[in-house]
Amino acid sequence: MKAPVRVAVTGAAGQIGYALLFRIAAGDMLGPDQPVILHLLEITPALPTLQGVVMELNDCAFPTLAGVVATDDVNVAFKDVDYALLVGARPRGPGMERKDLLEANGAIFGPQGKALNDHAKRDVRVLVVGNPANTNALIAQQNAPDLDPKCFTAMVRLDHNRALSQLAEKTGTHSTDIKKLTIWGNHSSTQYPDLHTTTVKGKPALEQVDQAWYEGDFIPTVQQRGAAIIKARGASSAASAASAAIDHMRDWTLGTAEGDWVSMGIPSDGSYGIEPGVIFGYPVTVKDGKYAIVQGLAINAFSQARIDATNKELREERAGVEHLFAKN
Ligand SMILES: NC(=O)c1ccc[n+]([C@@H]2O[C@H](COP(=O)([O-])OP(=O)(O)OC[C@H]3O[C@@H](n4cnc5c(N)ncnc54)[C@H](O)[C@@H]3O)[C@@H](O)[C@H]2O)c1
Ligand SMILES: O=C(O)C[C@H](O)C(=O)O
Repeated sequence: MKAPVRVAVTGAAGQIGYALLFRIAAGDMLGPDQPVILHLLEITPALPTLQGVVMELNDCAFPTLAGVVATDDVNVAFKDVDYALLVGARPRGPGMERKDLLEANGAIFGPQGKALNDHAKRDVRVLVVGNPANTNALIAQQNAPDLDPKCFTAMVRLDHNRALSQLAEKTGTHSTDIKKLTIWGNHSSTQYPDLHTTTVKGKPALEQVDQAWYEGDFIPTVQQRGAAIIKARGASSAASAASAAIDHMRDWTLGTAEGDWVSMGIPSDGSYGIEPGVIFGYPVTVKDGKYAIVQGLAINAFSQARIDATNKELREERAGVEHLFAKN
C-alpha cells in the first residue's frame, strides 16, 4: 500500500456525492493500492445528513479508506489536499436567469479557489463538476493566484462518455471499440461533440454513420442529454456524473491509453485559436500525471463554426463573472 492521499469532495451530502464517495473510497479512482483520506465539505444545515453518509462510509470497512474529515469549514476541507472534486453548487431556482446562477456560484467558487490557494498541496488536481462547470472552474482558478492554472479543470467527461455510448449504439459496437473522440468547449448545449478524428474498430467513424444522423441526431442528443435525464428521472444525472468524475481524475493521475485521448475542460493556452482566459473542453493525453492538448488536428469549416459558438458562449460567461476574480 502507498501512503494515503487526501481527496476533498464538496457537496458531499448531495446526490452526486452519494454516488461518488463510495467509489472513491473503494479505490475506483486511484487504484486498489492507493489509500485515501476523504475531506467532505457541506453547508452547515447539511452536516447531519453528511454525518449519516460518514457512518455508511465507515460501515463499508473499505481497505482503501484511511480516514474521513467532515466539515463546513472550507479551510479545513482543503487543508493539504492532493485532489479536490468541487461538486457542491447552487442549483438553478425558479425564475433564476443564467446570470443569477453565475453570480450565486461565484460566491461559492471564489472562496473555494482562495482556500485551495492557501491550503491545498501545490500540485493539487481540481475538478469542477458543479454547474456551470467551466466558468465555476475559471472563478476558482482566478482566485488561486499562487497555484498553477493547470491545476484547475472542468468536467466534460460525462459528455465524452455519452458520445461514446451513442456512437457505440448506432454502430453496433462497444464503447471500447471507439477512439479519439472530442468534446470541445463548454459543458452546456453549445458543446461540440466532434467525430472527425474518431475511429470505430480502427475505421473512420464518419464513414460508418451518415452526415444527417451525425448532425441532426448525434450532436443534439449529446448536447441535450443532461436535460433528457432530468426530464426522465426528475433529477439531474448523478451516478453517471460521479462515474465520469472518477474517469477524469483516474486518467489525469494514471494516464490515458496509448493511441487514444480523453476530453477535459482545461485552461485554454491558445491552441486551436482559443484565446487564453476560459476553461475549454479539449482533446488531451496524460503522461506522468501531466495533461497535454492533442495538437495538429485538422479543423474543417463545420467544426470551426461549432467551436466558435461554444467559445463565444464561454467568453460571454466569463464577461459576466470577471468582477469575481481576485485582483492581484
Ligand atoms: N459537469 C457535469 O457533467 C455535471 C453533471 C451532473 C450534474 N452536474 C452539477 O453538479 C452539481 C451537483 O449536483 P447534485 O445532483 O449532486 O446536486 P445536489 O443538490 O443533490 O447536491 C449539491 C450539494 O452541494 C451542497 N452545497 C451547496 N453549496 C455548497 C458549498 N458552498 N459548499 C459545500 N457544499 C455545498 C448542497 O448542500 C448539496 O448537498 C449541480 O450543479 C449539477 O448541475 C454537473
Ligand atoms: O444538464 C444539466 O443541467 C445537468 C448536468 O450538467 C448534465 O449534463 O447531466
